Formats: sequence, C-alpha cells, structure tokens
Amino acid sequence: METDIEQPGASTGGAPSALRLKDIRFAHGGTEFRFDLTVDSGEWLALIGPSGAGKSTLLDLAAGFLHPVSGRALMAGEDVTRLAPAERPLSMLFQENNLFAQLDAFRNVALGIAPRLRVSKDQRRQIEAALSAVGLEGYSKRRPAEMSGGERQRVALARAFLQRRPLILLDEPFAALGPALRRDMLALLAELRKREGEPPAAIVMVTHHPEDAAPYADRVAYLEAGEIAAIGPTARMLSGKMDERVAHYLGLRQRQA
Ligand SMILES: Nc1ncnc2c1ncn2[C@@H]1O[C@H](COP(=O)(O)OP(=O)(O)OP(=O)(O)O)[C@@H](O)[C@H]1O
Repeated sequence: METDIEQPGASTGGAPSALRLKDIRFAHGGTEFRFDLTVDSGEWLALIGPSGAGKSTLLDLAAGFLHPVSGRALMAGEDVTRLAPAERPLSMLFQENNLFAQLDAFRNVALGIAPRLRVSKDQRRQIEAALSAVGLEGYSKRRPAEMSGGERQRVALARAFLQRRPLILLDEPFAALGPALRRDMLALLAELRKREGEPPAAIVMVTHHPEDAAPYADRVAYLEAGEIAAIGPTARMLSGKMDERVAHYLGLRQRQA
C-alpha cells in the first residue's frame, strides 16, 4: 500500500520522489480511474495489466496530456498538476510516432535541447555524441522513413536522454520489436539512464512483456479496472505469490470457475 505523505513529493527515503500521484481521479470511456503512486528518485517501475486497465492513462496523467478531475501530481517535490507536458521535468517515449517525419535523425535529436533547431557548436557535439551513444553514428542525415523501427526508437532514446530529465515515461516503446532487439534496447535504456554523480533517471515503463521488467525494474505495479490493484518488488510480483489477480494475469494460475 502507498504511504500517505505529509511533505508534498517527499518519498519514504527522504529525497523528493521522482513522481507522486496523489489521489488522482479521472474518467473516460465509461471507466473511472483512481491512482495513488510514489516513484522514488532513481527507481524503475514497470506497469503491467490487462488491455484497457489504464496503464497508458496513468502515464498520460503523469505527463500532463490528460488532466485529473481531482488530486495532484508532484515531481521532484514540485506540484506540476497545472503544468503543460513540456513544462514537466520528464521525457516520454511511445511505441511509435516519436519522431517528426520531415526531419532527419540529427534534427529530431536536436529538438530535445534546441526547440527552434538553432544549435551551437557545443550542442552539435552533444547531439552527435547522443547518436553515437545509441549506436547510430553516421545516421545524422537519415529521415525516419529511411530507418528501421529499432533505429527510430534509438533516435527517440537519444533525444530523451539528451534532455537529462530525472523521469522517463515509456509506453511500450519496444513492443513492435523482436525479442532479441527488445532485450538490446532495454540494456541500452539501462545504460543511458545512468547519470554521473546523481541517481539514475527514474523510469515508469508500461509493458505487455513482464519478462522485460524482470532484470531491470525495482518494482512492478499491476493495474486492473482503472486502479493499481497490486504493487511490490519485481521478483515477488512476477512470482505471482503476492496477489492472486497477478498470478492469473501472468497465466501462472487458472481462475476458479
Ligand atoms: N481518449 C479516450 N476516450 C475515451 N476512452 C478512452 C480514451 N483513451 C482510452 N480510453 C479507454 O480507457 C480505458 C483505459 O485505456 P488505456 O489505454 O489507459 O488502457 P491500457 O491499460 O493502456 O491498455 P492497452 O494495454 O490495451 O494499451 C479503456 O477502456 C479505453 O477504451
């Protein structure tokens, strides 16, 4: 169960949490959503659950694409409930359409730090280094249509990490990729989120592949019917021993008739 916190945005460890959704309520499509969640600074949280449970809705509420009926969102101790997505200290990656089709890889990455695409010499070096860090050296001039799905997601990752935000929201970013490539991309994500002299960027990642969460996530949250039905350490959650509904979702146990 989430602890209620007096200090806005403070996590149980004392440092401000990367994300705090405080009794957020929302409704669409005939479903009511109610989220209360704390993600610690540097934590990796995986969101799992059946289709329509509200995983993307939770991310969209955190990112500011959707606005709650009530409740508050806090990031790094600041109340961001009324801030637009671009004003929040986070980066977000979707399954696709992260890039502008008419811009080449260099410019798509540049948008992360230079929204008007006027880049200084130093920024040019940073962008080239970011492309190289995701294995795309020499891809600067390629447009999204000239790249594979995996390469496009690498460009999106390069842009996200160049922004150096303390929180990254990922909505099934590698779901369209094959298993080996998904593993490579997750390893890359784990590498890129490290920040010198600081905790790594916190990650909230929606996935339909619980096995993706196993090596990396600190905790797993299971969503059902618009709520976080269960949350806990990854190994315990994925063993199915913590919650019967999770065991059924993972196919570890049959539902009783
Ligand atoms: N823009 C919208 N307008 C109305 N209803 C919506 C809208 N977006 C989502 N919904 C509904 O809200 C519910 C939760 O959707 P959401 O996309 O958050 O689920 P999800 O857990 O991410 O599902 P999936 O795993 O299939 O992506 C669903 O019943 C969906 O039909």
